[in-house]
Amino acid sequence: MALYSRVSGSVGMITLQNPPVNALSAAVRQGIVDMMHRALSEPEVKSVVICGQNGKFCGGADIREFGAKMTGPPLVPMVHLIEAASKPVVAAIEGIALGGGLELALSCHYRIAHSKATLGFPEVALGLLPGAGGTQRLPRLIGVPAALDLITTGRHVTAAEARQLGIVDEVTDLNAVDAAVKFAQSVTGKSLDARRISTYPCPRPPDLDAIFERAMQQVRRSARGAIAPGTCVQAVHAAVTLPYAKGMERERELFSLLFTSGQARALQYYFFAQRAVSRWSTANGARWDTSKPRPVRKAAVIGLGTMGRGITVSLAQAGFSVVAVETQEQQLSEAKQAVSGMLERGAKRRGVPLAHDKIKYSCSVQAVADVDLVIEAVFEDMALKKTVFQQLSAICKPGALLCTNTSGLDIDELASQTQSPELVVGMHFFAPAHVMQLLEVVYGPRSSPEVVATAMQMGKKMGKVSVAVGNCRGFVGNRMLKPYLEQAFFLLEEGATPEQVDQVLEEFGFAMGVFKVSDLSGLDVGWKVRKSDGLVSPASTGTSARIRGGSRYSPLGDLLCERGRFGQKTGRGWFQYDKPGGRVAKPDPWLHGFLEEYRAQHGLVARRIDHQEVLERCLYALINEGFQILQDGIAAGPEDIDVIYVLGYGWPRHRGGPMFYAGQVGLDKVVERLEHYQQIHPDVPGLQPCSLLRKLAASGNPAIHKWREVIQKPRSQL
Ligand SMILES: CC(C)(COP(=O)(O)OP(=O)(O)OC[C@H]1O[C@@H](n2cnc3c(N)ncnc32)[C@H](O)[C@@H]1OP(=O)(O)O)[C@@H](O)C(=O)NCCC(=O)NCCSC(=O)/C=C/CCCCCCCCCCCCC(=O)O
Repeated sequence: MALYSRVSGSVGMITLQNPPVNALSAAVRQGIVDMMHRALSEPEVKSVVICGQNGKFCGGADIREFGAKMTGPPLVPMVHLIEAASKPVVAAIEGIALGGGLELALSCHYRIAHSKATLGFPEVALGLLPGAGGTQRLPRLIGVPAALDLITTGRHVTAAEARQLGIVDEVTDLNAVDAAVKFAQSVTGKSLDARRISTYPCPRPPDLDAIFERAMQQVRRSARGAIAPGTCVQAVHAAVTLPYAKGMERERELFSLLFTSGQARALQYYFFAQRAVSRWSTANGARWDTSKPRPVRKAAVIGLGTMGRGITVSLAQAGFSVVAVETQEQQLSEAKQAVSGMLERGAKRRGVPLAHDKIKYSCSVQAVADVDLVIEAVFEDMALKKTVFQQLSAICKPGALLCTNTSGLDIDELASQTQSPELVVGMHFFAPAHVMQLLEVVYGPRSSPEVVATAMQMGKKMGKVSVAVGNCRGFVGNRMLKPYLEQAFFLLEEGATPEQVDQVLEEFGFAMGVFKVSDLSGLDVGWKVRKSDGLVSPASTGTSARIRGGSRYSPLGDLLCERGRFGQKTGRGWFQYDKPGGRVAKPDPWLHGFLEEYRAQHGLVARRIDHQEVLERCLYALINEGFQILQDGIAAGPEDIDVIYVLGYGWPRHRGGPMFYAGQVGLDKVVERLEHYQQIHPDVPGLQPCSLLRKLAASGNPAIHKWREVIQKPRSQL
């Protein structure tokens, strides 16, 4: 709702009240309309200030209302009422003015912002455009290029930048509401003719066509199939080519197109999913709201390879004191240099002070004796990690958390090496650890709830999105990667090429297809794991070469590794590169010949494989594993899996995540297609729909927010 009060006798004050961000719900919109009428009708009131409660102007339209039938006064007439007012209306912008909140401010005649406020049009990230006049007013106010930048990227600007751009009239370090009241008094009685942005002509720079052409190219390059950015460009184009009223009609038409799209639904689902994962729960009943994190001031990182360096930087930038340990002098000094460089670049980019003095380097693991939390980041080798955990258990002070950055090894086995297994938890960072936003917090059966809470909170302090997951091989992300990769290998055996598979996945929206990713991360990584699992057979011919444990196995990756083709680092992998370390993947005729030879050797006849089969086999096998993970209680809900896949594995955000995508395709359809492929390839693993997927499909494709009810039922009946 909105509160009305009178300040200093002549200023009517409208205060938006809808915690936590004063979103423009139906009640708030109704309140604004009613209070505007009241302020305009009271003769003593000479000017109006609009502000938000609790230091937040407005976070925009209430996204929670988007799924339901719209009630209350619409936004567009509301902003027109404000702009058309006969008394000056001043927006007092504290905290945030985002989306519809900024549109509300632009309909006011003046805008006063606090210096710490941020402003922006983030609608594009929700699959929308600023649909309450934002695309028509902003270019009129700040020009086409700047408006295109803000609207198509959704980036937030500081109050200082907003002032520079001309979005706000004044910036204050003092109380912005008081400043707005004073300002409102000072403009009482002045003509408002020049203050109504909708009446401004839209600037037409001479190179207008080139500007729009460039903007379109830019969004096509970065949007990877997302429709909102290009539609935003079209809406701004209407501001230049049409009179305001017609431009508004066009904005409405384009907004409706986006609003009803699957992409908008996916992006809005993802917005809430990313927040839902902080309300974590574990399979044994620990929960975010009943588990108190422990205080952590000093942390340590053991092992300063690529991951350890990134983790050290993340910790230091978040303000933790860090002890960084690498046992070899030479490697320690190299790591120190690399970490310093990363900190310097980070400080420059983010305009924050350097955090060098937060880090102490040491060659001795004894240096971690007084820390509150250790993150082990040594090589992915169970024997080595076990030794480290035995040492840590003996050295660390009582109560210190012992965390591992393993990407898939058994947390419980590591915990069993220590005297306090309840203090052990996985903190699986993604490379580069100081850049990637995702953190999988892996709890074992013995991890204490407080330890999980502490690791989750540490992630948040480092600016990560932390997702709590159970302990199993590969946890959530890497476990789902396995069937996805396997299907891609089988498709090559059956007649596809790496470039064909990658093209299909990239058209779907992945930044890189599965084979390019494999080349980037190194084929030897998976080879090492398969070797330690006893899957890599020395004899690579005969029928046994393609069978493991009674199931179909593709040794293609192993064969490439045997030939020294480890991907980008060796200049050859599934693709060829101009040099070792090269980045540009080119199809490799050698590989095509090799695949032909391989098929001939194993009596396989290449067939034409279409786009649909590539997509369905790769994605549905991955999705099926996601359902198995839910069934096993490794992830608490589909949101956890979706956030992991979007933030850690490049799943296109506008498709919501693999579980959301499955729901959009239709779970019955996913089951039907998996069964279809399973019938054709009965010995290929990963194609048999798991029982939870079947059950949900059979219960009539419930909406994704209802899945938890079905998932939890079997457990409550135990
Ligand atoms: C920066 C933030 C605001 C705050 O960040 P932070 O402090 O970190 O806190 P969070 O954890 O993110 O958030 C705290 C809780 O607040 C919830 N929240 C945040 N913003 C909103 C919101 N806008 N609505 C609802 N709830 C919100 C959040 O979920 C958290 O709660 P919980 O933990 O999930 O419980 C940050 O939150 C942020 O960035 N928020 C998003 C801001 C944003 O994107 N704003 C833009 C919203 S879209 C908009 O404004 C659109 C305007 C145009 C509307 C035009 C209407 C035209 C009507 C025409 C209708 C046509 C229909 C067509 C159909 C047809 O034709 O048929």
